[in-house]
Amino acid sequence: MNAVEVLGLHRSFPPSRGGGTARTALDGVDLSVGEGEVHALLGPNGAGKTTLCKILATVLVPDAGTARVLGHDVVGELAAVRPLIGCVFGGDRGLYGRLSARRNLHYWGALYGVPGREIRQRAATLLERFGLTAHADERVETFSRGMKQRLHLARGLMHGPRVLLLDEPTTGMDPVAARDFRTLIGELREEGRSVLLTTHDMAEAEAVCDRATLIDGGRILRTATPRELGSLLSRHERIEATGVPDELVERIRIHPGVVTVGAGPRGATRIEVSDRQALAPVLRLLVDAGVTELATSRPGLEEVYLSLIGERGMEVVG
Ligand SMILES: Nc1ncnc2c1ncn2[C@@H]1O[C@H](COP(=O)(O)OP(=O)(O)OP(=O)(O)O)[C@@H](O)[C@H]1O
Repeated sequence: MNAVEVLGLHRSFPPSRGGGTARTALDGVDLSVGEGEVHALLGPNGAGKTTLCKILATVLVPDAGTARVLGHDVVGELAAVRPLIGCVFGGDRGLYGRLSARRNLHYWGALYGVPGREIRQRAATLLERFGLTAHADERVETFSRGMKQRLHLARGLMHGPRVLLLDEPTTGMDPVAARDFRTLIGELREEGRSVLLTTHDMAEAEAVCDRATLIDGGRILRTATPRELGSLLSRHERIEATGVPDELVERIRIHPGVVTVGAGPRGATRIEVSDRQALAPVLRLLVDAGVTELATSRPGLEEVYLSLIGERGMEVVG
């Protein structure tokens, strides 16, 4: 059984009162997240990520198609689905600014029917886990964005859900907190929980996920491991070399197996070769010419994403 199973999901929003046309947020989406899997959903603004999370979180109903969480239908079996999922939607919604962090967690625990004795213990453990113990009894409205985000995560874990839906969970976090977040995702995986995580951050997806799904305009483009996505873009090897003499650039350009030669980052020359066999002779040419700053690599998830989604991917902001 999958943690999440989505088939043919459609959802549109009617035009606003001021006019305009209906917006299709999801246009026949299929997606599965295995038990214990960390799955990233990557896409630019308006791709449909939040709409999908909201349907899985049972707060929005699809127009067509089905969505199941651990085998339970999100529309027909609400009562079964809700305790299984923990949602972190970010922003200010769902946190009570006038209450302390601890009280927010107590409230949420009670709402989810966590036994009274356990509520205090769990809240204290989560506050510690998210580095909020020192501020546990301060009003949440005084918290920074990053602290609120960590409290959101703690809240999402209060009732021990088996499936976590995290919508842009690191938005607003500083880099240290974002790194801790990666550790947290690893821990959740070890605990056997499943995670569906939406993000704009390719490095984050690549670092934490088992598989990533690219979504754009309400349609799924690809689902694959970060590594597979990389090799989809190019089966080529890439060399980046600094200080390559011009005449050597020209010789390399016409060398068998070399596909492209262009500008790389920070003044480097970027050479793409079509297979590993072409790699060694080109590297030898460079080394023989005294080039010492050399790196070989394969394309990362970010390049795949940009190539599939195109320039619009660049508009994405956190
Ligand atoms: N309540 C709503 N009313 C009208 N249109 C909506 C509503 N919610 C979403 N949409 C539209 O549906 C599309 C998908 O939006 P959605 O929020 O799911 O995208 P997203 O991938 O989460 O983007 P972002 O990263 O900006 O949150 C967008 O065109 C959006 O304008």
